[in-house]
Amino acid sequence: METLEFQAEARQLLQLMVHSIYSNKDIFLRELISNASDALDKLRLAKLQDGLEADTSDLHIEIEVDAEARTLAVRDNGIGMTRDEVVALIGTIAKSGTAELLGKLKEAKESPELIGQFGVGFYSTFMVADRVELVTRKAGTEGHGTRWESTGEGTFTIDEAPDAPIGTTVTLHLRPKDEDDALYDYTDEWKLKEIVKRYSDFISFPIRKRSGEEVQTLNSQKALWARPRSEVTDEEYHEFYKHISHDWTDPLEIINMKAEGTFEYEALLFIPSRAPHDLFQRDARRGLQLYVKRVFIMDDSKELIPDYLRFVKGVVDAADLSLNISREILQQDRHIQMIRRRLVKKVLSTIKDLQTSNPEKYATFWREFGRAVKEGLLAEPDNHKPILEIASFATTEGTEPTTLAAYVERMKEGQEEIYFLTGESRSQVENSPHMEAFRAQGYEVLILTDPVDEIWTDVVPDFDGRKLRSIARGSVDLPQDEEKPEPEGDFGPLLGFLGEKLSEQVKEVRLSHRLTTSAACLVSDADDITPALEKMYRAMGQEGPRVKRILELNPDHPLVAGLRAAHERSAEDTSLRDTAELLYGTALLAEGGDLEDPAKFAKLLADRLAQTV
Ligand SMILES: Nc1ncnc2c1ncn2[C@@H]1O[C@H](COP(=O)(O)OP(=O)(O)OP(=O)(O)O)[C@@H](O)[C@H]1O
Repeated sequence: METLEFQAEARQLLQLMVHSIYSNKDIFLRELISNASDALDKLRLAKLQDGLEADTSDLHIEIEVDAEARTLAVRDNGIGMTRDEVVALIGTIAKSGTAELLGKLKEAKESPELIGQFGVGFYSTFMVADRVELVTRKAGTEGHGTRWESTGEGTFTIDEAPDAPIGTTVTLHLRPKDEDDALYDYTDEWKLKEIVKRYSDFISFPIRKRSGEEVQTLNSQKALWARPRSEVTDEEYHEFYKHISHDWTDPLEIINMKAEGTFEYEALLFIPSRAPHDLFQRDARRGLQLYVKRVFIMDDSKELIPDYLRFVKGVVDAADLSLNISREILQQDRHIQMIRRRLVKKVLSTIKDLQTSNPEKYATFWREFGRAVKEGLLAEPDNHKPILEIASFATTEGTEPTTLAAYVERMKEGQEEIYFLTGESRSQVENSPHMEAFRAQGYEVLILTDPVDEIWTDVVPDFDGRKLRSIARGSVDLPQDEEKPEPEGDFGPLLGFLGEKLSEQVKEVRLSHRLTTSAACLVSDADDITPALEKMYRAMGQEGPRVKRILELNPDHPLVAGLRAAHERSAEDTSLRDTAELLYGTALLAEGGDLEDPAKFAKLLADRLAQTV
């Protein structure tokens, strides 16, 4: 027998379980049954697809209790595990983001449901047991099986189990009943029936309970997606969702689909109510479960749902696919592509309906998943419209996000385009000099601060025929500008002078229509990429030529007016050149940009300040 240590993260998670912070302890059984059901699926598939020799004639899960010894065992005749698999799968947590999540869990004593985001699986047994044994033998292996045992306190033992049958048995040595602590008597028949009915009724294998000679099946095994919606309770849907998603929180929305005709399929999809912690991690699990005529074929079928809707969970049951279908074939299958298009359409239209039927749910949805959904604007040009219709954006009008349709409703008379400004934060965008004239004249501007906003705004030209217009690009002709008087004095020579002095930094210097209080700002040419996008490309290793921008001056500002006068008096004045540099640097800083040579700028500024004290 060997004694081994749990990996550090696993140890911490076990600690949380042993001192159980989660009040709903009943779910340990759901987790065990879920694992057993997965193991049965795996065995069936190994036989079907890889030709493993195994007896799959009576795949089932069995629960056995001994009230006197206070033990509860959950047994399956599924795939089982080798010794090394037991050590690797049960002794460690291989999920990304574990350490980070554990940190959050510790802080959030008040919100134990956070743990649900993580899915503690097997470890949840330590909420109700002070000792857990697992005996397993892998299908298709010769020789003995493996016995694993632990009290959940730092170490576990591993031993040989000579006569273990194929499959896995997990035996819990139950803690004493303590109903004040939501710790029930899990040897009680009614309690077990209630839990199985509530959480695991839809499991497609029989869950049997054995007491002495008597054996009864506790679950109906009915595929939820095949039952009419009116016959299924929300609670049943929710438990099914938790089974397939490993989330512990109820979903936000349930979507049923059924297609008949040449290609039949049924789908049951869920939109979670919270983004998983790994929504933006590339290696996170995604995709839907694929069934063929009620038979589970594979998890995580990415082919069924595009990446930008990766948070959608659920099942697709297609009638006409081969049971042997492989991932490679899936990728090219015409029917699968058709299903995928229909699912996308349905998910997008469901969210659109929420906007009017349940604005609160819609707001939750967008807050949690909006950032991911916007990636769809890059991936699916055909779906620009439906995606933009369900999007909302922060705006200069109030603190609540707005849809584009609502923005268009509010547009001022004469306004043709939808104005937006991208940046790193709301305050940076709101205080940007580009905003000045728009604010002064009461134009609403959308505030876009997600990194993906920089990219999609570059490729999506309009919404419903209204051009999407960055107020930091191109020239601005606000409808009311015509009334503005021409600036006094001739700025031509000054603009020419500055253009020459700053030719390294900018491609043009011109007068501005967008400034009211700042002296200067930088804008991009309508066809050029923005500095933020340039920076992003560079971060991804794509070097391109630096794109020069345009310096715009506010002729009404005393600094600019003074500069014009000084230039008129003496065009040779060397300090004018420094002022030009300062003007450019300040404009760059005001929009949150990075100075190329901060030390030089600081020196110029200090010298200039020294002259004023
Ligand atoms: N009854 C079982 N038969 C075979 N393998 C099992 C069994 N129970 C657990 N395992 C293996 O151990 C792994 C870890 O199980 P655990 O319950 O901790 O997490 P999980 O089911 O992978 O995910 P989650 O934590 O989200 O529930 C499983 O992925 C599976 O490979």
